[in-house]
Amino acid sequence: LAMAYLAWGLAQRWCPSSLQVISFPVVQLHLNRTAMRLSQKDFESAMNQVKLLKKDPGNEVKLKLYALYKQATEGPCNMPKPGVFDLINKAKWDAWNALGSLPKETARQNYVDLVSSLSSSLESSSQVEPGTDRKSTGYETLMVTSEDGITKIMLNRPTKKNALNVEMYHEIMHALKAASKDDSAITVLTGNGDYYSSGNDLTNFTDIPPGGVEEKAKNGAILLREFVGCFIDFPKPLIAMVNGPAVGISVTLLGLFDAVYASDRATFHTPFSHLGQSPEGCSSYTFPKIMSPAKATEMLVFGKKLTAGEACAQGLVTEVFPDSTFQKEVWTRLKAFAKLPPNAMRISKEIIRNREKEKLHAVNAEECSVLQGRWLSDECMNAVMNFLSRKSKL
Ligand SMILES: CCCCC/C=C/CC(=O)SCCNC(=O)CCNC(=O)[C@H](O)C(C)(C)COP(=O)(O)OP(=O)(O)OC[C@H]1O[C@@H](n2cnc3c(N)ncnc32)[C@H](O)[C@@H]1OP(=O)(O)O
Repeated sequence: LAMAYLAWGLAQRWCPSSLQVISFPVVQLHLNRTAMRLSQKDFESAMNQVKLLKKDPGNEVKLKLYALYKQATEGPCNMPKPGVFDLINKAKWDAWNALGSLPKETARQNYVDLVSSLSSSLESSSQVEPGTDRKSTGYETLMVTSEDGITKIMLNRPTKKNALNVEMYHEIMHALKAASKDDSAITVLTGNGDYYSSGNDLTNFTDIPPGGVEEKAKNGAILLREFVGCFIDFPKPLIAMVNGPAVGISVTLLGLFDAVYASDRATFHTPFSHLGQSPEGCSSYTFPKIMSPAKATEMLVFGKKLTAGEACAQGLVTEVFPDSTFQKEVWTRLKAFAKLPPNAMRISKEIIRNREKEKLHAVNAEECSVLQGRWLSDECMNAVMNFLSRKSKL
């Protein structure tokens, strides 16, 4: 045990000969829009943060940290490949070499992101409540927990039916990025309270910046594109537990999940025309493929609300459970899934998703650009005003 601690301590100081390794990951990292903005100071502070971790994050994560650190400071792997029997150095070399020509700035950003996800999930600081060492605090609109190989992201504005305000969009993106790098095998999104989510928070439209409604619409489209992009690119199996009614963007995104389990209390409603808006979440592409163009039109154009049974019959939902046994049955199933070899699941998802990724990003960009225009239309503004002045509800 003393040796293990010594090794971990040395690993924190990035001494190449100290890392104890039993397995290694194939690390997949891609260019992050914010990479260029990352300062050397953030990177150094992340290095210091690693030293504060009280728990050993495991060899896989340490290898990732090692590889990112080397890439960020020295660039692509420049060491001769160690011999097959030099297991530790070979694993480290493999991890570093797997980063290929990843730019130094991106490696720095990924290092910082990884440390930040570890800090929130591994009781690194005083943020963590006693007895809940796997609970990630610091979110205003979410509850994020990780146990039994499952990271659960729970929308947590039950009094607002889990409507997605701007803060929640940002927090979901943060939680997904952290989940993509933590040691869980699968990730689950669900809602707290009686709703899964009532979709976009319509008060998002009220806070007008100095540049006016045009600037508001432009910023909204940028945020939406980045948000949906996180779902397109999410690398692990992503499962929705739809605990109650779902509206708008919380429905359209389901086409980007790998499985959707629903309570029989759930309904699925995309009233875009009623709101003077148009489809997002790649649903203009995924829904016709999933359920046929005519059925997709009924939902996306005419705003037909589906029951859980109907959504299942049309392929949007994987399986429906009685509300009384929904939580128990689905969690039992998810815990079994989470025991499957995580790398195999990732790779299988990747091979399915990769064929569609480029198309999905193009659809996302187009949908956001069309919506940017819709948000400035009288039809949309009237619908939002009607809801906010309590004149209408779905
Ligand atoms: C960055 C921008 C990206 C934009 C992406 C675009 C996405 C498109 C969409 O998502 S479209 C869908 C938009 N959603 C709606 O139109 C739903 C509006 N809400 C309702 O119609 C009803 O609230 C309800 C049917 C969901 C629930 O009705 P119920 O009577 O059961 O409950 P209340 O209305 O009393 O709701 C409780 C409080 O919650 C507030 N609330 C609920 N949903 C929203 C919402 N989407 N936006 C803002 N606020 C919402 C509601 O106002 C109540 O608040 P109060 O207690 O302060 O009165």
